[in-house]
Amino acid sequence: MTAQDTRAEDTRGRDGRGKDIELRQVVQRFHARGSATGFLTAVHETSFALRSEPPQIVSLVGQSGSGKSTIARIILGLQAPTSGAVTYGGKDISKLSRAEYDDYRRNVQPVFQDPYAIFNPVYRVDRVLRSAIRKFGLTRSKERAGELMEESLRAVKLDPGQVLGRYPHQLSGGQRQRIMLARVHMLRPAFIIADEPVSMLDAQVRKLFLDILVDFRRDYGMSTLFITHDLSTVYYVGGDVKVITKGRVVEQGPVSEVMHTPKHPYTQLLLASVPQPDPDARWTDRIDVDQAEREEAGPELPPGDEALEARVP
Ligand SMILES: Nc1ncnc2c1ncn2[C@@H]1O[C@H](COP(=O)(O)OP(=O)(O)OP(=O)(O)O)[C@@H](O)[C@H]1O
Repeated sequence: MTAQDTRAEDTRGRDGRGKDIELRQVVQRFHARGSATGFLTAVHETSFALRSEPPQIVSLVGQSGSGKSTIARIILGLQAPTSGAVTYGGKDISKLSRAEYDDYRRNVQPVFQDPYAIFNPVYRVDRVLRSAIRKFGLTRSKERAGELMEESLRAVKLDPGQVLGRYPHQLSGGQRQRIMLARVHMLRPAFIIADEPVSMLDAQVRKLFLDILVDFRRDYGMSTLFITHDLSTVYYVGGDVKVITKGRVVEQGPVSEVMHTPKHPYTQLLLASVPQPDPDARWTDRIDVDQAEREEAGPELPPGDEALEARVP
């Protein structure tokens, strides 16, 4: 191992700490045919911070179409907001220097819902790990790269002998998703942006995955933005939660508080829609978001909401 390799490895888990991600008045509009205004506001003037110290898990929960993935894409720099900004260490991410942007890319790692889309089906899964080592300059030693890969696979409870050398279709969804976590483990970013990471996994693998996220926070100080529509997983990971509907965060706070004493009618309806194990208890059929919001805010909706209005049941 060269001195340079040692430096690259040594800075893992340290270089992004102390810098926060902040959304400042972020707005995202999309063109929408059929709406009165011609556009749809997917995210309304949203501001919140993700802190790296102390590391935290923040859940963003809301039903389909509420704007969660749009926020994830904006944080990851995959999409520029219509107005407002995302800052990292106080600087607008669209104005970072090359070196600062590299630091951001390294310290803000995504995990998406469908890992299959990330893997190239014609390459062995090893490539996802090897390319991260190369891209972020963890080591130039082939031997050390092998060690890093094995170490990280074990950290996410995968047997290197069983997964290395295989093609994506030869692994289960849970194994593929954990390979993405192994990649995160290798890079030790300050932040994980996890967009519906467990919604395609069965209950047992889901628990395993969530336990790993919690361990990453405790053992390596990684903060996670955990995006989900499923309140039971929010409850499981703990930390803080932000409830989002129609592109607005309507309630936020510690998970236990929001779950036990939900204040916003939308949060109350989300909670009421969690399936009950009691066969005699009825599961709320539909979430009437509009009714909930009328109770909270009166009939007026800000301009630009018509299209969203139209598509929420
Ligand atoms: N590129 C786009 N062009 C037009 N409309 C878009 C685009 N991306 C998202 N939208 C719309 O913005 C709104 C928010 O979408 P988004 O994907 O952020 O929601 P979500 O909460 O992540 O939902 P899901 O959980 O189903 O992915 C939706 O009405 C969606 O149709």
